[in-house]
Amino acid sequence: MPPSLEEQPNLLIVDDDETIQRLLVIAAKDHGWRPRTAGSGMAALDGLDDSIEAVVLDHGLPDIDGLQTLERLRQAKSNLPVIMLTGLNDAETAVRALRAGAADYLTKPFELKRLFDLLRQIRLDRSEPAPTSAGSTLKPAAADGLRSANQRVRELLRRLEKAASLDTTILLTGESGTGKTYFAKEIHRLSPRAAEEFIPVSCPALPRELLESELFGHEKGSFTGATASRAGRFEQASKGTIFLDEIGDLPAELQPKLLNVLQDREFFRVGGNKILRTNARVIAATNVDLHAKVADGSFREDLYYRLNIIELPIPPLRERKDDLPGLTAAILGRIAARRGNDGWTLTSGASAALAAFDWPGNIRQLENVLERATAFTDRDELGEQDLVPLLESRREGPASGGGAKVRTLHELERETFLEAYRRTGGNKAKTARELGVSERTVYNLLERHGLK
Ligand SMILES: Nc1ncnc2c1ncn2[C@@H]1O[C@H](COP(=O)(O)OP(=O)(O)OP(=O)(O)O)[C@@H](O)[C@H]1O
Repeated sequence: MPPSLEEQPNLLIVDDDETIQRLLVIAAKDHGWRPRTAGSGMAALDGLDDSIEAVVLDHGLPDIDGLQTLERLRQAKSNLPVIMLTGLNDAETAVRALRAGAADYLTKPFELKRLFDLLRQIRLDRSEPAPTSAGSTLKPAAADGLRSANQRVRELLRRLEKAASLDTTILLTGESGTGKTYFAKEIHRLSPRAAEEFIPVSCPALPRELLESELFGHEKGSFTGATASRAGRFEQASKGTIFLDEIGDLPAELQPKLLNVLQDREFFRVGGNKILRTNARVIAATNVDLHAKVADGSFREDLYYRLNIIELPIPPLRERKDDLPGLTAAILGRIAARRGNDGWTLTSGASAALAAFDWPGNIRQLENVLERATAFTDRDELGEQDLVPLLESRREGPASGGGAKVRTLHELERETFLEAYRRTGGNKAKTARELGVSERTVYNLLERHGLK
Protein backbone atom coordinates (compact mmCIF):
# COMPACT_ATOMS: atom_id res chain seq x y z
CA MET A 1 0.00 0.00 0.00
CA PRO A 2 1.43 3.40 -0.89
CA PRO A 3 1.99 5.70 2.10
CA SER A 4 -0.85 8.08 2.92
CA LEU A 5 -0.28 11.74 2.18
CA GLU A 6 0.46 12.45 5.86
CA GLU A 7 3.16 9.79 5.93
CA GLN A 8 4.91 11.14 2.86
CA PRO A 9 8.04 13.09 3.73
CA ASN A 10 8.23 16.73 2.72
CA LEU A 11 10.83 17.66 0.17
CA LEU A 12 11.74 21.28 -0.51
CA ILE A 13 12.74 21.91 -4.12
CA VAL A 14 14.61 25.15 -4.64
CA ASP A 15 15.09 26.15 -8.27
CA ASP A 16 14.24 29.30 -10.18
CA ASP A 17 13.73 27.47 -13.46
CA GLU A 18 10.04 26.68 -13.60
CA THR A 19 10.40 23.81 -16.06
CA ILE A 20 12.89 22.04 -13.84
CA GLN A 21 10.79 22.80 -10.79
CA ARG A 22 7.74 21.22 -12.42
CA LEU A 23 9.72 18.20 -13.53
CA LEU A 24 11.10 17.67 -10.05
CA VAL A 25 7.67 18.05 -8.48
CA ILE A 26 6.22 15.30 -10.69
CA ALA A 27 9.19 13.02 -10.07
CA ALA A 28 9.06 13.67 -6.31
CA LYS A 29 5.40 12.64 -6.19
CA ASP A 30 6.19 9.52 -8.22
CA HIS A 31 8.84 8.62 -5.67
CA GLY A 32 6.62 9.03 -2.61
CA TRP A 33 7.66 12.53 -1.54
CA ARG A 34 5.42 15.49 -0.85
CA PRO A 35 7.09 18.33 -2.76
CA ARG A 36 7.12 22.00 -1.88
CA THR A 37 8.82 24.55 -4.06
CA ALA A 38 10.75 27.77 -3.73
CA GLY A 39 12.04 29.89 -6.59
CA SER A 40 14.78 31.69 -4.67
CA GLY A 41 17.09 31.33 -1.70
CA MET A 42 15.06 33.70 0.47
CA ALA A 43 11.85 31.89 -0.42
CA ALA A 44 13.52 28.62 0.60
CA LEU A 45 14.44 30.06 3.97
CA ASP A 46 10.90 31.35 4.42
CA GLY A 47 9.47 27.97 3.48
CA LEU A 48 11.67 25.99 5.86
CA ASP A 49 9.93 24.38 8.79
CA ASP A 50 10.36 21.28 10.93
CA SER A 51 8.38 19.09 8.58
CA ILE A 52 10.91 19.42 5.76
CA GLU A 53 13.00 16.24 5.64
CA ALA A 54 15.31 17.08 2.76
CA VAL A 55 16.12 19.86 0.30
CA VAL A 56 17.13 19.78 -3.34
CA LEU A 57 18.90 23.06 -3.96
CA ASP A 58 20.03 24.56 -7.24
CA HIS A 59 23.22 26.57 -7.12
CA GLY A 60 22.27 29.30 -9.57
CA LEU A 61 19.55 31.26 -7.79
CA PRO A 62 18.46 34.84 -8.45
CA ASP A 63 18.94 36.38 -5.00
CA ILE A 64 21.34 34.72 -2.59
CA ASP A 65 23.15 31.91 -4.37
CA GLY A 66 22.84 28.22 -3.58
CA LEU A 67 25.89 28.11 -1.34
CA GLN A 68 24.72 31.00 0.80
CA THR A 69 21.27 29.45 0.95
CA LEU A 70 22.82 26.15 1.97
CA GLU A 71 24.73 27.81 4.79
CA ARG A 72 21.65 29.60 6.08
CA LEU A 73 19.45 26.52 5.80
CA ARG A 74 21.98 24.54 7.81
CA GLN A 75 22.24 27.31 10.36
CA ALA A 76 18.48 27.14 10.81
CA LYS A 77 18.42 23.32 10.91
CA SER A 78 21.87 21.81 11.35
CA ASN A 79 20.97 18.23 10.49
CA LEU A 80 18.96 19.04 7.38
CA PRO A 81 20.13 16.94 4.42
CA VAL A 82 20.63 19.14 1.38
CA ILE A 83 21.48 17.90 -2.09
CA MET A 84 23.10 20.58 -4.16
CA LEU A 85 22.67 20.77 -7.92
CA THR A 86 25.77 22.17 -9.57
CA GLY A 87 26.75 22.99 -13.14
CA LEU A 88 28.90 20.76 -15.28
CA ASN A 89 32.62 21.14 -14.56
CA ASP A 90 31.91 23.18 -11.48
CA ALA A 91 34.06 21.19 -9.10
CA GLU A 92 34.71 24.28 -7.02
CA THR A 93 31.04 24.69 -6.13
CA ALA A 94 30.82 20.97 -5.38
CA VAL A 95 33.77 21.25 -3.01
CA ARG A 96 32.34 24.32 -1.36
CA ALA A 97 28.93 22.67 -1.02
CA LEU A 98 30.40 19.65 0.72
CA ARG A 99 32.45 21.95 2.86
CA ALA A 100 29.33 23.82 3.89
CA GLY A 101 27.72 20.56 4.95
CA ALA A 102 25.75 19.43 1.88
CA ALA A 103 24.85 15.76 2.13
CA ASP A 104 25.73 15.35 -1.51
CA TYR A 105 25.80 17.12 -4.84
CA LEU A 106 24.70 16.22 -8.35
CA THR A 107 26.09 17.68 -11.53
CA LYS A 108 23.53 18.87 -14.05
CA PRO A 109 22.27 17.25 -16.20
CA PHE A 110 21.60 14.30 -13.96
CA GLU A 111 19.29 11.31 -14.01
CA LEU A 112 16.21 11.79 -11.87
CA LYS A 113 16.61 8.23 -10.67
CA ARG A 114 19.99 9.09 -9.16
CA LEU A 115 18.54 12.01 -7.27
CA PHE A 116 15.71 9.97 -5.81
CA ASP A 117 17.96 7.00 -5.04
CA LEU A 118 20.12 9.39 -3.06
CA LEU A 119 17.16 10.86 -1.23
CA ARG A 120 15.85 7.40 -0.43
CA GLN A 121 19.23 6.39 0.94
CA ILE A 122 19.44 9.51 3.10
CA ARG A 123 16.01 8.77 4.49
CA LEU A 124 16.87 5.16 5.16
CA ASP A 125 20.06 6.17 6.94
CA ARG A 126 18.09 8.47 9.18
CA SER A 127 15.29 6.11 10.03
CA GLU A 128 17.28 2.93 10.51
CA PRO A 129 17.31 2.13 14.20
CA ALA A 130 20.82 1.80 15.58
CA PRO A 131 21.54 -1.81 16.49
CA THR A 132 21.82 -2.40 20.21
CA SER A 133 25.34 -3.05 21.34
CA ALA A 134 24.39 -5.80 23.77
CA GLY A 135 23.65 -9.20 22.30
CA SER A 136 25.42 -12.45 21.82
CA THR A 137 25.74 -12.43 18.06
CA LEU A 138 27.81 -10.07 16.02
CA LYS A 139 26.73 -8.83 12.64
CA PRO A 140 29.13 -9.45 9.78
CA ALA A 141 31.86 -6.87 9.75
CA ALA A 142 31.73 -3.70 7.72
CA ALA A 143 34.89 -4.98 6.12
CA ASP A 144 35.61 -1.89 4.08
CA GLY A 145 35.05 0.41 7.05
CA LEU A 146 32.64 2.43 5.00
CA ARG A 147 29.51 1.26 6.67
CA SER A 148 28.27 2.47 9.98
CA ALA A 149 25.33 2.07 12.33
CA ASN A 150 25.76 5.64 13.45
CA GLN A 151 23.93 8.37 11.62
CA ARG A 152 26.63 10.99 12.10
CA VAL A 153 29.30 8.63 10.80
CA ARG A 154 27.13 7.62 7.85
CA GLU A 155 26.83 11.25 6.85
CA LEU A 156 30.55 11.67 7.29
CA LEU A 157 31.17 8.64 5.09
CA ARG A 158 28.95 9.99 2.37
CA ARG A 159 30.91 13.23 2.37
CA LEU A 160 34.14 11.28 2.50
CA GLU A 161 33.24 9.25 -0.57
CA LYS A 162 32.29 12.39 -2.47
CA ALA A 163 35.39 14.28 -1.35
CA ALA A 164 37.56 11.33 -2.37
CA SER A 165 36.63 11.75 -6.00
CA LEU A 166 37.14 15.53 -6.03
CA ASP A 167 40.93 15.44 -5.74
CA THR A 168 40.92 18.24 -3.23
CA THR A 169 42.92 18.71 -0.02
CA ILE A 170 41.19 17.17 2.99
CA LEU A 171 41.68 17.74 6.69
CA LEU A 172 40.71 14.86 9.00
CA THR A 173 40.16 15.88 12.58
CA GLY A 174 39.49 13.76 15.63
CA GLU A 175 40.98 12.39 18.81
CA SER A 176 43.85 9.96 18.72
CA GLY A 177 42.80 6.48 17.64
CA THR A 178 39.52 7.50 15.99
CA GLY A 179 40.62 6.23 12.59
CA LYS A 180 42.10 9.24 10.81
CA THR A 181 44.86 7.21 9.15
CA TYR A 182 42.36 4.49 8.35
CA PHE A 183 40.02 6.98 6.64
CA ALA A 184 42.90 8.68 4.83
CA LYS A 185 43.72 5.32 3.23
CA GLU A 186 40.06 4.80 2.37
CA ILE A 187 39.95 8.22 0.68
CA HIS A 188 42.98 7.29 -1.38
CA ARG A 189 41.50 3.89 -2.23
CA LEU A 190 38.27 5.51 -3.42
CA SER A 191 40.00 8.23 -5.39
CA PRO A 192 41.07 8.18 -9.03
CA ARG A 193 44.64 7.92 -7.66
CA ALA A 194 44.01 4.52 -6.05
CA ALA A 195 46.55 2.76 -8.27
CA GLU A 196 49.27 5.23 -7.28
CA GLU A 197 51.22 5.53 -4.05
CA PHE A 198 49.80 6.45 -0.66
CA ILE A 199 52.63 7.91 1.38
CA PRO A 200 52.13 8.64 5.09
CA VAL A 201 54.43 11.06 6.90
CA SER A 202 54.17 11.62 10.63
CA CYS A 203 55.12 15.24 11.30
CA PRO A 204 56.24 14.84 14.94
CA ALA A 205 58.25 11.69 14.23
CA LEU A 206 61.30 13.54 12.90
CA PRO A 207 63.32 16.58 13.98
CA ARG A 208 62.82 19.63 11.78
CA GLU A 209 65.84 19.20 9.46
CA LEU A 210 65.07 15.56 8.76
CA LEU A 211 61.38 16.23 8.28
CA GLU A 212 62.17 18.93 5.75
CA SER A 213 64.37 16.55 3.82
CA GLU A 214 61.83 13.73 4.18
CA LEU A 215 59.08 15.89 2.69
CA PHE A 216 60.97 17.88 0.09
CA GLY A 217 64.15 15.87 -0.52
CA HIS A 218 67.71 17.16 -0.43
CA GLU A 219 70.73 17.68 -2.64
CA LYS A 220 74.03 15.98 -1.98
CA GLY A 221 76.16 17.86 0.56
CA SER A 222 73.31 20.10 1.72
CA PHE A 223 73.89 19.03 5.32
CA THR A 224 76.23 16.75 7.23
CA GLY A 225 75.36 13.21 6.30
CA ALA A 226 73.70 14.12 2.98
CA THR A 227 76.07 11.93 1.01
CA ALA A 228 73.72 11.58 -1.94
CA SER A 229 70.80 13.50 -3.39
CA ARG A 230 67.43 12.14 -2.42
CA ALA A 231 63.89 12.74 -3.66
CA GLY A 232 61.39 13.74 -1.00
CA ARG A 233 57.93 12.39 -0.30
CA PHE A 234 56.23 15.13 -2.33
CA GLU A 235 58.17 14.02 -5.38
CA GLN A 236 57.45 10.35 -4.77
CA ALA A 237 53.75 10.96 -4.20
CA SER A 238 53.42 13.23 -7.22
CA LYS A 239 50.75 11.09 -8.84
CA GLY A 240 49.42 9.71 -5.59
CA THR A 241 48.46 10.88 -2.13
CA ILE A 242 50.62 12.19 0.68
CA PHE A 243 49.18 11.85 4.17
CA LEU A 244 50.51 14.38 6.67
CA ASP A 245 49.70 13.03 10.11
CA GLU A 246 49.68 15.33 13.16
CA ILE A 247 49.95 18.39 10.95
CA GLY A 248 49.62 20.61 14.05
CA ASP A 249 53.19 19.59 14.86
CA LEU A 250 54.61 20.89 11.58
CA PRO A 251 57.44 23.20 12.68
CA ALA A 252 56.91 26.92 11.98
CA GLU A 253 59.93 26.98 9.62
CA LEU A 254 58.32 24.40 7.34
CA GLN A 255 54.87 25.91 7.24
CA PRO A 256 55.62 28.45 4.45
CA LYS A 257 57.16 25.68 2.36
CA LEU A 258 54.04 23.53 2.67
CA LEU A 259 51.88 26.55 1.92
CA ASN A 260 53.81 27.03 -1.34
CA VAL A 261 53.23 23.43 -2.30
CA LEU A 262 49.52 23.75 -1.65
CA GLN A 263 49.22 27.08 -3.45
CA ASP A 264 51.51 26.70 -6.41
CA ARG A 265 52.51 23.03 -6.28
CA GLU A 266 56.14 24.17 -6.24
CA PHE A 267 59.05 23.60 -3.87
CA PHE A 268 62.82 23.26 -3.63
CA ARG A 269 64.81 20.35 -2.28
CA VAL A 270 66.91 21.20 0.78
CA GLY A 271 70.05 22.79 -0.65
CA GLY A 272 68.55 22.76 -4.13
CA ASN A 273 68.02 25.69 -6.49
CA LYS A 274 65.79 24.04 -9.07
CA ILE A 275 62.05 24.58 -8.74
CA LEU A 276 60.30 21.23 -8.56
CA ARG A 277 56.62 20.58 -9.09
CA THR A 278 54.37 18.05 -7.45
CA ASN A 279 50.85 16.97 -8.21
CA ALA A 280 50.42 15.04 -4.97
CA ARG A 281 47.05 15.10 -3.31
CA VAL A 282 47.37 16.20 0.30
CA ILE A 283 45.38 14.70 3.13
CA ALA A 284 46.27 16.05 6.56
CA ALA A 285 45.16 14.95 10.00
CA THR A 286 45.21 16.49 13.42
CA ASN A 287 44.09 15.53 16.89
CA VAL A 288 44.70 19.00 18.24
CA ASP A 289 42.53 22.03 17.69
CA LEU A 290 44.22 23.82 14.78
CA HIS A 291 41.98 26.83 15.33
CA ALA A 292 43.52 27.26 18.76
CA LYS A 293 47.00 26.92 17.24
CA VAL A 294 46.14 29.63 14.73
CA ALA A 295 44.86 31.79 17.57
CA ASP A 296 48.05 31.39 19.62
CA GLY A 297 50.21 32.05 16.56
CA SER A 298 51.86 28.63 16.31
CA PHE A 299 50.07 27.67 13.09
CA ARG A 300 49.76 29.92 10.05
CA GLU A 301 46.22 30.96 9.32
CA ASP A 302 46.70 30.92 5.53
CA LEU A 303 48.04 27.37 5.74
CA TYR A 304 45.11 26.34 7.90
CA TYR A 305 42.66 27.56 5.26
CA ARG A 306 44.58 25.83 2.48
CA LEU A 307 44.47 22.55 4.34
CA ASN A 308 40.92 22.87 5.52
CA ILE A 309 39.25 22.90 2.09
CA ILE A 310 37.09 20.04 3.27
CA GLU A 311 37.15 19.10 6.94
CA LEU A 312 35.97 15.65 7.94
CA PRO A 313 35.55 15.49 11.71
CA ILE A 314 35.62 11.93 13.04
CA PRO A 315 33.63 11.47 16.23
CA PRO A 316 35.20 9.73 19.22
CA LEU A 317 34.10 6.16 19.83
CA ARG A 318 32.11 7.12 22.95
CA GLU A 319 29.84 9.19 20.69
CA ARG A 320 29.31 6.36 18.22
CA LYS A 321 28.82 3.40 20.50
CA ASP A 322 26.18 2.01 18.16
CA ASP A 323 29.17 1.16 15.93
CA LEU A 324 30.75 -1.05 18.60
CA PRO A 325 29.21 -4.32 17.33
CA GLY A 326 30.31 -3.67 13.73
CA LEU A 327 33.79 -2.47 14.69
CA THR A 328 34.27 -5.34 17.13
CA ALA A 329 33.27 -7.84 14.47
CA ALA A 330 35.60 -6.22 11.93
CA ILE A 331 38.54 -6.20 14.31
CA LEU A 332 37.94 -9.75 15.56
CA GLY A 333 37.67 -10.87 11.94
CA ARG A 334 41.03 -9.28 11.21
CA ILE A 335 42.67 -10.92 14.23
CA ALA A 336 41.18 -14.31 13.33
CA ALA A 337 42.42 -14.03 9.74
CA ARG A 338 45.91 -13.22 11.00
CA ARG A 339 45.94 -16.06 13.51
CA GLY A 340 44.24 -18.47 11.12
CA ASN A 341 41.32 -19.46 13.34
CA ASP A 342 37.54 -19.27 13.13
CA GLY A 343 37.14 -16.12 15.18
CA TRP A 344 35.22 -15.23 18.33
CA THR A 345 31.76 -14.19 19.40
CA LEU A 346 30.83 -12.12 22.44
CA THR A 347 28.43 -12.97 25.25
CA SER A 348 25.76 -10.37 25.86
CA GLY A 349 27.54 -9.49 29.11
CA ALA A 350 30.75 -8.84 27.19
CA SER A 351 28.96 -6.65 24.66
CA ALA A 352 27.34 -4.72 27.48
CA ALA A 353 30.73 -4.21 29.15
CA LEU A 354 32.14 -2.77 25.91
CA ALA A 355 29.13 -0.51 25.57
CA ALA A 356 29.43 0.75 29.14
CA PHE A 357 33.06 1.82 28.71
CA ASP A 358 33.98 5.35 27.57
CA TRP A 359 36.91 4.44 25.25
CA PRO A 360 39.33 7.33 25.80
CA GLY A 361 41.75 5.67 23.36
CA ASN A 362 38.99 5.16 20.79
CA ILE A 363 39.17 2.41 18.14
CA ARG A 364 42.87 1.83 18.78
CA GLN A 365 42.06 0.99 22.38
CA LEU A 366 39.22 -1.30 21.28
CA GLU A 367 41.68 -3.04 19.01
CA ASN A 368 44.21 -3.44 21.86
CA VAL A 369 41.58 -4.77 24.23
CA LEU A 370 40.40 -7.34 21.68
CA GLU A 371 43.98 -8.34 20.79
CA ARG A 372 44.76 -8.97 24.43
CA ALA A 373 41.46 -10.63 25.31
CA THR A 374 41.74 -13.08 22.41
CA ALA A 375 45.37 -13.82 23.23
CA PHE A 376 44.47 -14.96 26.72
CA THR A 377 41.50 -17.19 26.05
CA ASP A 378 41.15 -20.71 24.70
CA ARG A 379 37.44 -20.31 24.17
CA ASP A 380 35.81 -18.97 21.02
CA GLU A 381 33.39 -16.87 23.00
CA LEU A 382 34.60 -13.81 24.88
CA GLY A 383 32.86 -13.16 28.16
CA GLU A 384 32.76 -10.27 30.56
CA GLN A 385 35.62 -11.76 32.58
CA ASP A 386 37.88 -11.65 29.47
CA LEU A 387 37.22 -7.98 28.80
CA VAL A 388 36.45 -6.14 32.01
CA PRO A 389 39.99 -6.38 33.43
CA LEU A 390 41.31 -4.82 30.22
CA LEU A 391 39.05 -1.81 30.24
CA GLU A 392 41.31 0.86 31.58
CA SER A 393 40.25 4.46 31.48
CA ARG A 394 43.70 5.96 31.19
CA ARG A 395 44.22 7.64 27.83
CA GLU A 396 46.40 5.69 25.46
CA GLY A 397 49.20 7.04 23.34
CA PRO A 398 51.76 9.66 24.32
CA ALA A 399 50.67 11.94 27.11
CA SER A 400 49.85 15.36 25.72
CA GLY A 401 51.90 18.26 26.88
CA GLY A 402 55.16 16.32 26.50
CA GLY A 403 57.22 14.58 29.11
CA ALA A 404 56.48 11.35 30.92
CA LYS A 405 53.39 11.49 33.05
CA VAL A 406 53.97 10.80 36.72
CA ARG A 407 51.61 8.05 37.81
CA THR A 408 50.05 7.92 41.23
CA LEU A 409 50.46 4.96 43.51
CA HIS A 410 46.81 4.18 42.94
CA GLU A 411 47.37 4.02 39.16
CA LEU A 412 50.46 1.86 39.55
CA GLU A 413 48.58 -0.53 41.79
CA ARG A 414 45.77 -0.73 39.28
CA GLU A 415 48.15 -1.39 36.38
CA THR A 416 50.14 -4.05 38.23
CA PHE A 417 46.96 -5.74 39.33
CA LEU A 418 45.41 -5.64 35.87
CA GLU A 419 48.56 -7.09 34.31
CA ALA A 420 48.40 -10.08 36.63
CA TYR A 421 44.64 -10.46 36.37
CA ARG A 422 44.90 -10.45 32.58
CA ARG A 423 47.83 -12.87 32.53
CA THR A 424 45.88 -15.36 34.57
CA GLY A 425 42.81 -14.96 32.39
CA GLY A 426 40.85 -13.41 35.25
CA ASN A 427 41.49 -16.30 37.64
CA LYS A 428 41.34 -14.80 41.13
CA ALA A 429 43.20 -17.59 42.93
CA LYS A 430 46.05 -17.53 40.40
CA THR A 431 46.17 -13.72 40.49
CA ALA A 432 46.44 -13.85 44.28
CA ARG A 433 49.32 -16.34 44.06
CA GLU A 434 51.09 -14.30 41.40
CA LEU A 435 50.87 -11.10 43.39
CA GLY A 436 51.61 -12.77 46.71
CA VAL A 437 48.38 -11.56 48.28
CA SER A 438 45.29 -13.29 49.62
CA GLU A 439 42.26 -13.97 47.48
CA ARG A 440 40.35 -11.60 49.70
CA THR A 441 42.76 -8.84 48.62
CA VAL A 442 42.09 -9.65 44.97
CA TYR A 443 38.38 -9.07 45.63
CA ASN A 444 39.22 -5.85 47.42
CA LEU A 445 41.40 -4.72 44.52
CA LEU A 446 38.64 -5.48 42.02
CA GLU A 447 36.31 -3.38 44.06
CA ARG A 448 38.77 -0.56 44.74
CA HIS A 449 39.45 -0.12 41.05
CA GLY A 450 35.84 -0.35 39.96
CA LEU A 451 36.32 -3.63 38.14
CA LYS A 452 33.49 -5.57 39.72
N1 LIG B 1 36.33 1.83 10.70
C1 LIG B 1 37.27 1.03 11.18
N2 LIG B 1 37.14 -0.31 11.12
C2 LIG B 1 38.09 -1.13 11.63
N3 LIG B 1 39.22 -0.70 12.22
C3 LIG B 1 39.42 0.62 12.30
C4 LIG B 1 38.46 1.55 11.80
N4 LIG B 1 38.92 2.79 12.02
C5 LIG B 1 40.11 2.64 12.65
N5 LIG B 1 40.41 1.35 12.81
C6 LIG B 1 41.63 0.80 13.45
O1 LIG B 1 41.87 1.51 14.66
C7 LIG B 1 43.26 1.79 14.82
C8 LIG B 1 43.45 3.28 15.02
O2 LIG B 1 43.14 3.95 13.81
P1 LIG B 1 44.06 5.07 13.19
O3 LIG B 1 45.51 4.75 13.33
O4 LIG B 1 43.55 5.33 11.81
O5 LIG B 1 43.70 6.28 14.16
P2 LIG B 1 44.23 7.78 14.12
O6 LIG B 1 43.05 8.67 14.36
O7 LIG B 1 45.02 8.01 12.87
O8 LIG B 1 45.16 7.82 15.40
P3 LIG B 1 46.37 8.89 15.73
O9 LIG B 1 45.74 10.24 15.82
O10 LIG B 1 46.86 8.41 17.06
O11 LIG B 1 47.36 8.75 14.62
C9 LIG B 1 43.96 1.27 13.57
O12 LIG B 1 44.61 0.06 13.85
C10 LIG B 1 42.84 1.07 12.57
O13 LIG B 1 43.10 -0.01 11.71
